[in-house]
Amino acid sequence: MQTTTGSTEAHTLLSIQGLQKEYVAGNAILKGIDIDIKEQGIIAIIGPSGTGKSTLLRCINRLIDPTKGQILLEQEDLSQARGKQLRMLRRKIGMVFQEYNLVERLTVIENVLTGRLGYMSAWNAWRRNFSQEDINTAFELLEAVGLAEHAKKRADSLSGGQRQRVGIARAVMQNPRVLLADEPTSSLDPKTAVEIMELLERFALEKNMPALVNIHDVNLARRYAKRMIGMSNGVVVYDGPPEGITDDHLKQIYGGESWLV
Ligand SMILES: Nc1ncnc2c1ncn2[C@@H]1O[C@H](COP(=O)(O)OP(=O)(O)OP(=O)(O)O)[C@@H](O)[C@H]1O
Repeated sequence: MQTTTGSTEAHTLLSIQGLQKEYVAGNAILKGIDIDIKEQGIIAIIGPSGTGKSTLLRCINRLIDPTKGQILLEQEDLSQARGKQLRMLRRKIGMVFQEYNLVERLTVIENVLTGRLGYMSAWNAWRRNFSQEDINTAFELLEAVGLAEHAKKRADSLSGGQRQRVGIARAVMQNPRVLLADEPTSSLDPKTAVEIMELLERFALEKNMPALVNIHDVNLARRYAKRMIGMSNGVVVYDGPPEGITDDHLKQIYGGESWLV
C-alpha cells in the first residue's frame, strides 16, 4: 500500500509523524512527535509526570483523538480511522493498564477471554459465546503467566501482580501486532515489577512485536528496554539504545540533577 510518508515506511510497523495533541485549543501537550518502530521487544518511554506519555499511548490506541499528525499502523492511518476500520485497527493493539482494568466480578479466565471480543459478532460477544479454540488459547495463556490454577477465581480475589498478569494475558489474547503498557509496574512492589517487565519482554519477543512501555523507573527501563524514548515537555529528546542515555540526557528529560545518584 502507498503511504503518504514515502517508501521508507515499507517495513515500519508503527510510524508516528508530527503528532500533536491539544486537550484545550492552543495548549499543545504533544508538540510534534516523530517515532518509527520496526523492532520487537520493549521500547521504554520515560519522562516526568505530565509530559504526555499517557497522552501518546492514548492517541495510538485512539482512546483520544490526535489534534494533528499521522499514526500509521502497518501503513493504515489510525489517526483518521472511524467505525469499522478503527475497530479492526484496535484489534491489533493490546493495552495494559497501570490499574489493570479487569472486570472484577468476572473470573480470571473470563477476563482473559474478553481479549477476543473484538473478533466476535455482536451477538456472540453479547452472549459471551467464545469458541473452544479461544477457550483453549486463554487457558494456555494463563498457564504461560503462571495463573492456571486461578482460572475460575474472581478477578477481585487476586493480588496486584496477579491482576497485572491477567491484564497482560488479556492483551496477548487479542493477538495484537503491538502492545502498549501505561505504567504497568507503578502500583507494584519492586520484585513484582521486575516479573511483570520480564513477562512483557517474553511475550514481545515470542510474538515478535514491540511493547511500548511508559515507565517511571529509569533503571528498570534500562534493564529491559532495547530502545528508550525520553520525552520532555511534549517532545522527544532522546531516542536510542539504553546504554546511550547519559546523565546529561536524564537532566534534559527530568530537569535538575539532585535526584541523580
Ligand atoms: N482529559 C484531559 N483533559 C485535559 N488535560 C489533560 C487530560 N488528560 C491529560 N491532560 C493533561 O495533559 C498533560 C499530560 O498528561 P499525561 O497523563 O499524558 O502525562 P504523563 O507524562 O503520562 O504523566 P504521568 O507520568 O504522571 O502519568 C497533563 O498536564 C495533564 O493534566
